Amino acid sequence: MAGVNESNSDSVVGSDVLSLESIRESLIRQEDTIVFSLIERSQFPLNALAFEDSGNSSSLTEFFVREIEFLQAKVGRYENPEENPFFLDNIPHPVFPTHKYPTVLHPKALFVNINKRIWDVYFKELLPLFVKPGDDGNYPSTAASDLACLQALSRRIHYGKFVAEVKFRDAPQDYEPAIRAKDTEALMKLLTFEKVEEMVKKRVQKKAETFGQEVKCISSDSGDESEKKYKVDPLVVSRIYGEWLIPLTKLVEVEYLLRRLD
Ligand SMILES: C=C(O[C@@H]1C=C(C(=O)O)C=C[C@H]1O)C(=O)O
Repeated sequence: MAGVNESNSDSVVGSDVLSLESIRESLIRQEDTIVFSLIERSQFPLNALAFEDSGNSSSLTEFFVREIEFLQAKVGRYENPEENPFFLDNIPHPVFPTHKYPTVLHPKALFVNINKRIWDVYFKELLPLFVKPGDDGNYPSTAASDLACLQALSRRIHYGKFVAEVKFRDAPQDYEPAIRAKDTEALMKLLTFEKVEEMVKKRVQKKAETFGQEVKCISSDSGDESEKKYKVDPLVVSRIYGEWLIPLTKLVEVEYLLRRLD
């Protein structure tokens, strides 16, 4: 994969120098994907029957995600350390020769995976905030939209591993004592930048306003701000970041750091 300066890719994995700045640029780019994926999903109602557990058999959505992940693993998706599967305990080998991704992450901390938590949070807490209640039976399209959201959210949240690696490399003397003491509170304090978080929340609100406004082809009238309609409430997007995505990213950072000296 090309480095961040050589292409439009939002990946940092291939870049020679890993910096907090380049990682943050990637996170900013990923906001576009996330906001768009939420907007796409919001065209369908909740459609809970597609994803609710029906006793011992898996839901349509779970079946769909498992099958797609299996296929994507075969074309090498999970060779990329930015990608983390939801269900694969045994990831099938890629069928084609794969790119050799440079080793950036610490091998013993590389496998942090909180997708189980992300799955539960997404279906139980996030979805009801930005889709209408109800059921239109359109389960296959809904499941495809859910997968797009889940993969975008998971990628963003697990980027915490790269963030943590860079922060550790920049100041090992600060992090090592807290890691050895398994002091999660101290780690959380060290890795938190409140100003950056505030900026992220404001920016995603703006992106949701921009990407999700109803575009009408009417004369030159620029429209009354108060009449603007949005596909997904921009404040909800900001809240999703502030209450879930940022805290989960920081959780991944802490989980990674706790294993960084193993
Ligand atoms: C990801 C980072 O770590 C923390 C998490 C942030 C986020 O999830 O957006 C922002 C700032 C930090 O508090 C970072 O420093 O960029």
